[in-house]
Amino acid sequence: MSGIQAKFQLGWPGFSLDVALDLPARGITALFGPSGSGKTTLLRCIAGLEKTAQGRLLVNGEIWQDTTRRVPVHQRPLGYVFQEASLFAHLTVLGNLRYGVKRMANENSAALDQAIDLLGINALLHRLPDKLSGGERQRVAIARALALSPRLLLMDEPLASLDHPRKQEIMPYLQQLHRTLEIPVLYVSHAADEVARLADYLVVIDNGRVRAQGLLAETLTRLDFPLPLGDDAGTILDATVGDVDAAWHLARVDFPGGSLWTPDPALPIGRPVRVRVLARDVSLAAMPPEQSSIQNVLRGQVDAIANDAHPGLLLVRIQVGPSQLLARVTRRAAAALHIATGQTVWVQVKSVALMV
Ligand SMILES: Nc1ncnc2c1ncn2[C@@H]1O[C@H](COP(=O)(O)OP(=O)(O)OP(=O)(O)O)[C@@H](O)[C@H]1O
Repeated sequence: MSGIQAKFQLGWPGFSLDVALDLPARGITALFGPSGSGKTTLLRCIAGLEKTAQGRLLVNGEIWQDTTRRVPVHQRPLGYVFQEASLFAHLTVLGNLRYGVKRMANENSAALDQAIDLLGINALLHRLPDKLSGGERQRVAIARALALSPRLLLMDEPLASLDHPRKQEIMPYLQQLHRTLEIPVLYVSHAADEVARLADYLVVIDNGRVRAQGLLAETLTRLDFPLPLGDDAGTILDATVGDVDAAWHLARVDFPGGSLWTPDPALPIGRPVRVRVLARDVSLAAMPPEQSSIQNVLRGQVDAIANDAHPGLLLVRIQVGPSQLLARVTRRAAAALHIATGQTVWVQVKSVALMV
């Protein structure tokens, strides 16, 4: 059986964890939830660090824990990246990377070289940790975890301690990991933007329980359990660059069911891109708009309607071909347009963000 099957129960005064997860064998699974919801505790259960956790854990068919046995922490082939990179201060970057690898039974220098390339840290190898920026330290910490050829990578808010420019600097490396890694990655985050950029699969945790889990786009547009995302409510579309209008510096991205124009990201035609469309940037019309500054207009069908957090607002899910978008509209506008399930609407998309 491939993927990760995890079932854990654990109880502390004031908090209990009771989860059952079935996660894909490859790609990034985001664990998303408010502070204190149990995300770190869940990672620690998976790593075998929570000795009182009862349950069962299978990683790509291998039993790491069940009622009769528990693989000790040091024998679990996993990498763990924390919020703050804890590097040995007296060792160079290379010394830090080699430290872990040397302790492995089958030292694998190919994995070490690959990790150095993947995180772009070749030029840093002979520096001491105190001569690295926060982003560079974190790249070294990720490379150190990957150098051990793990079969599972756990990342606990790896960007949380970095400022915005440092986050932007490290993001391309994480996206590169996303494209190339063959192993599952569990990535804890508070940040909707990081999740939208990196994740394939989403697990929403609240108060020690799994509230939702599934493919990212499907889970983001669930209205039976709208995610408490506020201004970040929206969806992602997997698209490709379809055309470029050089005169106007625009590019057309094509997704299943439609196309959207966006400022030209200077990417080749045919290149896959992930597009994020926020609900607050989507408005609805009952008729095709004649003149508007909004050039992205799609024909769709209202698929579901739900209350938003504010009593004056609604979230409307619209089916555009096989894809779905969310629109945040006022209750008054929805009443004026007689918005109802099944109705044909024109969806105006004010802006889209390309996650490249
Ligand atoms: N060893 C422990 N003993 C008792 N309670 C604990 C212990 N470790 C964590 N907790 C409590 O368990 C709950 C979940 O903590 P956890 O660190 O897993 O949350 P989290 O979702 O990772 O939070 P954050 O996003 O703030 O890091 C919290 O209420 C925390 O105070």
